[in-house]
Amino acid sequence: MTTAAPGAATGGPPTSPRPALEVTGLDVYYGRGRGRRQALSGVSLSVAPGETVGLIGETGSGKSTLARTVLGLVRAGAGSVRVGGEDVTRHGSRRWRALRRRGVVQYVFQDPLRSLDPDLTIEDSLIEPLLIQGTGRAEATARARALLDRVRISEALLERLPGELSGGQRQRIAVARALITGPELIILDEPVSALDSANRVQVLEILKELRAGGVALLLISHDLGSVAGTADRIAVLYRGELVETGPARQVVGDPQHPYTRLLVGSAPTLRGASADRAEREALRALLHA
Ligand SMILES: Nc1ncnc2c1ncn2[C@@H]1O[C@H](COP(=O)(O)OP(=O)(O)OP(=O)(O)O)[C@@H](O)[C@H]1O
Repeated sequence: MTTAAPGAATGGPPTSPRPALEVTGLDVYYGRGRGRRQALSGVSLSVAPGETVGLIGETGSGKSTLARTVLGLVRAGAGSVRVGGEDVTRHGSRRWRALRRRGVVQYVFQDPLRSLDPDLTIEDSLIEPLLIQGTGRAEATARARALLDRVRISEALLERLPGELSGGQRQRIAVARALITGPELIILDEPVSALDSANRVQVLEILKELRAGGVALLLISHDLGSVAGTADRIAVLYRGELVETGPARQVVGDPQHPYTRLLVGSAPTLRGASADRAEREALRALLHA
């Protein structure tokens, strides 16, 4: 079993060049026999330490399937998944439990109430992953408090329940909870789509700052406009296949695939790049041909 990259657990700079996530030639199927449907086909994607990759695609394109396969919740039909250098493709539930307990990979949901137990105070929610690892309560509490600045949360909120916070505060706590084990990789599934624009900007700013700590982020969204300014690279998923991957600026400024061109043209926040209506219709016709 490969150990975590030096520095990753402490939030210090990464010293290892190997990817935090490396997906190679991934095929995923749902169902059996005649009902078998392919959800992902030949997907290859890597995320380096300290890098943010935006995974963009419309509903049903396979974004959650990719996330769930990386997290060991869905089996790969072919290809491989390496998390923190460890090949997890054929891990059974026992090895996944051990990996989850080590906190190498964390997941943040669109709805922060799903990441937080409604009956636990914010402090107890934050320290829970550390207590599970066997860290003492005093040290876990100190580590939780040390994280609060990074997610712009005041200590005064620690005694509250999740239901007593705003949606934006809850999502920042969910990010802090994901960070507390010093993960190499955090997968965030539509982390800002349920937030108003002020909270959206704040959460995206916090995610940008995490890069400096060396954590790798896979930022899943249906909305290219909301992640284009945060991601270093963009990967575009269309009908289960990655049709375009590149530096965010290049994908937004010079999209190659018709679907990416449609996404860029339809994003109101990517003004300047916005295609006119006739062009969008022509691209849609091309995609459905
Ligand atoms: N448990 C399942 N059983 C069968 N088919 C599934 C299952 N989960 C997803 N699918 C199918 O796999 C394809 C990809 O779904 P997936 O949920 O990964 O898409 P998505 O891009 O995350 O969509 P959304 O943005 O709506 O969450 C879809 O056709 C979906 O219907």
